[in-house]
Amino acid sequence: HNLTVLISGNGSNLQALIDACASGDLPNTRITHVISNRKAAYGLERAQKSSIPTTYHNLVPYKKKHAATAAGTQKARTEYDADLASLILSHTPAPHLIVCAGWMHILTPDFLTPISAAGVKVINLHPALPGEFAGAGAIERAWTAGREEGLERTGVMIHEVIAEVDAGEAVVTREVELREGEGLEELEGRIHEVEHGLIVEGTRKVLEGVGK
Ligand SMILES: N[C@@H]1O[C@H](COP(=O)(O)O)[C@@H](O)[C@H]1O
Repeated sequence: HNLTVLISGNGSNLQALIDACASGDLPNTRITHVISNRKAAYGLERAQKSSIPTTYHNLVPYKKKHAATAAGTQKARTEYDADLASLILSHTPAPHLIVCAGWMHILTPDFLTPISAAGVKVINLHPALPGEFAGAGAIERAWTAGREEGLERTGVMIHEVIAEVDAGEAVVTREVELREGEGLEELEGRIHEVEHGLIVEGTRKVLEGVGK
């Protein structure tokens, strides 16, 4: 199976996938393309160190192109997303699955429609449980709810990507308890540990269903 991985930052979850492909934890699977929307993403270096082709897909030229037009931002995102879909599908070998691993850009139907028409699934890693803390800053919001509202646990999920942010059907989930007096950085560390295992488990589960 071929994976395309979308990233925006450090890439520790991408690294977990790279290591799982190498160890056989993800059997018969290889990452054939890594795409970032941020040039400085360290994840791009991780991919290059593993000889994986990389692409930096920059939104700025799209924004500049449409800056003078009404709804320019919307037009820019529409074109950006449509081009992202075609650069993924025109890459050889084509992917069986797209994994969003710390990808911080909301994917619109301009991306999702051509991708699903090509029969390719898209999954995303999100550091919260289904229906909770959708969007950015999920770990910190759960930490604050633990301190202020007595929330006892948060979690991590791998879910299918639909147009509504962090709302697609969950593939795998894992609860993470909130500990009294724990600092935010400690909680982030524990959540990242869980993420690195769950992204491999979720990817494996979806790939087991691919081609059946
Ligand atoms: N969306 C969130 O961004 C972080 C990315 O980490 P990394 O994989 O780039 O290290 C992860 O915590 C992920 O859940």
